[in-house]
Amino acid sequence: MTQAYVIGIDYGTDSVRAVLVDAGTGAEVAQAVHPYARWSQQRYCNAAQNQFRQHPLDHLEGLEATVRQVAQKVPAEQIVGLAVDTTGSTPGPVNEHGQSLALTPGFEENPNAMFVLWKDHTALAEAAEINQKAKTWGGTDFTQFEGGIYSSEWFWAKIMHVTRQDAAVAQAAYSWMEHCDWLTLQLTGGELTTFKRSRCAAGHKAMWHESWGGLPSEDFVRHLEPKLAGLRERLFSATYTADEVAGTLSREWAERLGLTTNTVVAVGSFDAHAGAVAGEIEAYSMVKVMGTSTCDIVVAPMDAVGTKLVPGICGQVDGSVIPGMLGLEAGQSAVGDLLAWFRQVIEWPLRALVPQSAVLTAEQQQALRQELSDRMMVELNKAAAAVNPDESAVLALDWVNGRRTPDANQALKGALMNLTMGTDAPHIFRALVEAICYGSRQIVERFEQEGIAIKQVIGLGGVAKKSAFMMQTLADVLNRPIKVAESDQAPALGAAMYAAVAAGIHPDVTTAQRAMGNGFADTYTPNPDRVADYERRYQQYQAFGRFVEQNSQRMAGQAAETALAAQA
Ligand SMILES: Nc1ncnc2c1ncn2[C@@H]1O[C@H](COP(=O)(O)OP(=O)(O)O)[C@@H](O)[C@H]1O
Ligand SMILES: O=C(CO)[C@@H](O)[C@@H](O)COP(=O)(O)O
Repeated sequence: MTQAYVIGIDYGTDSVRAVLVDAGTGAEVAQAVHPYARWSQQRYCNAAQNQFRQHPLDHLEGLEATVRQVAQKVPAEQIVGLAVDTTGSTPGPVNEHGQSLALTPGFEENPNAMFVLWKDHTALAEAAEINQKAKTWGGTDFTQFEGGIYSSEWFWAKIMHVTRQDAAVAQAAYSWMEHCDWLTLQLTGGELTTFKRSRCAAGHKAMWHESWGGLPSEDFVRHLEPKLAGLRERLFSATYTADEVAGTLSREWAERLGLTTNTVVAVGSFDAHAGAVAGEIEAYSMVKVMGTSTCDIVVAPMDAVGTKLVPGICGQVDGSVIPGMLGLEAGQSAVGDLLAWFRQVIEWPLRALVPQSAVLTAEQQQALRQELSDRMMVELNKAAAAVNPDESAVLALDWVNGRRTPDANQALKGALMNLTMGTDAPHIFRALVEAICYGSRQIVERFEQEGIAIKQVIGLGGVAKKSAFMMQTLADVLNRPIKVAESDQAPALGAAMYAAVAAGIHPDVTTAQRAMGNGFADTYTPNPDRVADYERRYQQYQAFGRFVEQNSQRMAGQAAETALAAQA
């Protein structure tokens, strides 16, 4: 057989990465990373309001830069397939040709016309409304395969919110697309009406299910928001798994990327699901894709789960990870992001005071900021690992982006307790890492309580690769060994595996995993001396969580009553 290569393109929160791999063996030939230019300046975002929007030009520029760079390593005709994975739910409004509204005249600078990033929580009220209406409207509860609680991170809540907020966007939006679908449509240049939308995205985030013929009924959608009447027809009814062919590269994109129009483009998927494939997921493994957030992906045989619904997770979908198996997703909204938030907090003097320094030149200021910023995360890991656990009782809740699972409540906030005059930055960092691990344990326990055994845990993603301290703590808290995948770009490798199946190199995803898997780099085993202490602290974390949740609900209720009284 002639040599064949595939490209996996992974759109993360901050950057896009492309990997070129041997389609037979998965050996990496080249990789390229491109941080999003506008996003890195946080344009179109307002963190205080939890508004996080991404401009499609960031994505298209990154596509061209990364793919061109890796593609030049081998002859273009040997690159037989490519696939895109993205974050999600990250939907954006499009016109009747499937073009993002932010790329059409008049909407170029309008955040509502852009992609509403997964971690945008401006749709909290709409998510609450969806949950309330799903349970009371008198028809099918369309949230049932999505853990029974719809999240403000997801498709319909975001569409409702933007539609209510922005009449011009609502009027111009012919349809809406998940980011992974939009990019795949750009690459293939197909028609919106016949385009193959992602099963993974639709099933986990858009309440798509075969049993009710696709998306929630028109009656329900209209009941949610009359302004959405008719949209369902302009969305989609069929969905496709990520091993299927979406099309071939359009002439325009073949030229822009330095490829040929014979290159097969697979159906899009989410980053975590593609990552789980590269992490060699199999029945009853949990793959933890640990980056900005964490997604916990589990697969199980369809007939073993049957009609069982797992409450409080981010959905259970036929074929969302491996076609023919049930894909289940859970996760935490802030993992790397929680640590990044803390870093931001303690770097305040670097941003605010160092530039005013009377003793350092401008060049020295810049060099100092750079040096400390580069070392900060690594040094915090080291210092936190060295903290004597008996010395610090600091306890944290990891909910700075809300709680994704178990039982989504994105309105929740993070918290710290047991601070003393002796508490320093490594103590707090250690408490944040522990909180992430306790949150993870709650998720594992939820699966097991609901009859989905977790037989092994696999970690991958930036945090799993960079923080040995986090991974050891996780092994101790879960009291289970954790294998860490070798690949530094696991979601991109998983997308490449999907592309290889779509291009006909491998017959199915499981065969592609076996042939193209890069294996595992490390295994963290639980330290028996730490397990009992973490067990005790886990109980404290849970009690702290219950306290904060109950009190934040009580305070929100009081605030609502005060607002009503003021209006009266
Ligand atoms: N040494 C480290 N220890 C823990 N977390 C880290 C470290 N270095 C970077 N991170 C976190 O990794 C996250 C990025 O992970 P990555 O998998 O690369 O990104 P993405 O979420 O875009 O897929 C950031 O949130 C950052 O805070
Ligand atoms: O929620 C999903 C997928 O369902 C992720 O796309 C989302 O958490 C973002 O992932 P990253 O943290 O950027 O890796």
